[in-house]
Amino acid sequence: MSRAPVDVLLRRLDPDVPVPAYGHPGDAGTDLVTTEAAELGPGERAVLPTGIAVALPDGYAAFVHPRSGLAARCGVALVNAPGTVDAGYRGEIKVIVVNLDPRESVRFERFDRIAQLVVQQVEKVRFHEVAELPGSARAGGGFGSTGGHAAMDGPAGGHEYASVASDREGQ
Ligand SMILES: O=c1ccn([C@H]2C[C@H](O)[C@@H](COP(=O)(O)OP(=O)(O)OP(=O)(O)O)O2)c(=O)[nH]1
Ligand SMILES: [Mg+2]
Repeated sequence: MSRAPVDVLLRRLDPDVPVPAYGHPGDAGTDLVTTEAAELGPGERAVLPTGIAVALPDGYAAFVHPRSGLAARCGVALVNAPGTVDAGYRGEIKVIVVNLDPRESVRFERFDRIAQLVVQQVEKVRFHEVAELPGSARAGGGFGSTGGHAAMDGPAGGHEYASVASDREGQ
């Protein structure tokens, strides 16, 4: 059984901007549009306005995620993915897009969908400083400790480019 939706107050800063809505039942994110047209050359970035502001309930945050279609088709990413919208933030939600395509420009028209907003519950923590942390199976292992990429193993790996080969070999 699905839980009841969480009520979020929303202000439209542009009278014509659509209220974000889920595309399908079960979707995690609601699409965000840009209210300004923009053209980004290869490697260029821009902070685009979405025309909406929200008041999230305490204990929640919203995360600005990329759209996979834009990423796959045009090489558009979010510089700070995922962007974090704090519960206390009342300003306009903005999206920091970057065109990662090395050759092609990308153009956004007003009301093009540029990102998606995922609202989640977030925990508040209290930090307790200690001299030693409890042990664990992973301990300090990370950054490829379970089977690194050839490029991370240095010249002895035989490649000067990033490769996923050594991960594949482990399968
Ligand atoms: O993609 C994003 C990320 C952030 N924000 C807004 C909401 C968020 O609550 C506020 C601050 O974001 P963040 O804490 O990531 O930025 P900061 O550089 O640490 O700014 P600040 O010093 O204001 O916290 O900016 C957006 O509109 N879009
Ligand atoms: Mg901050």
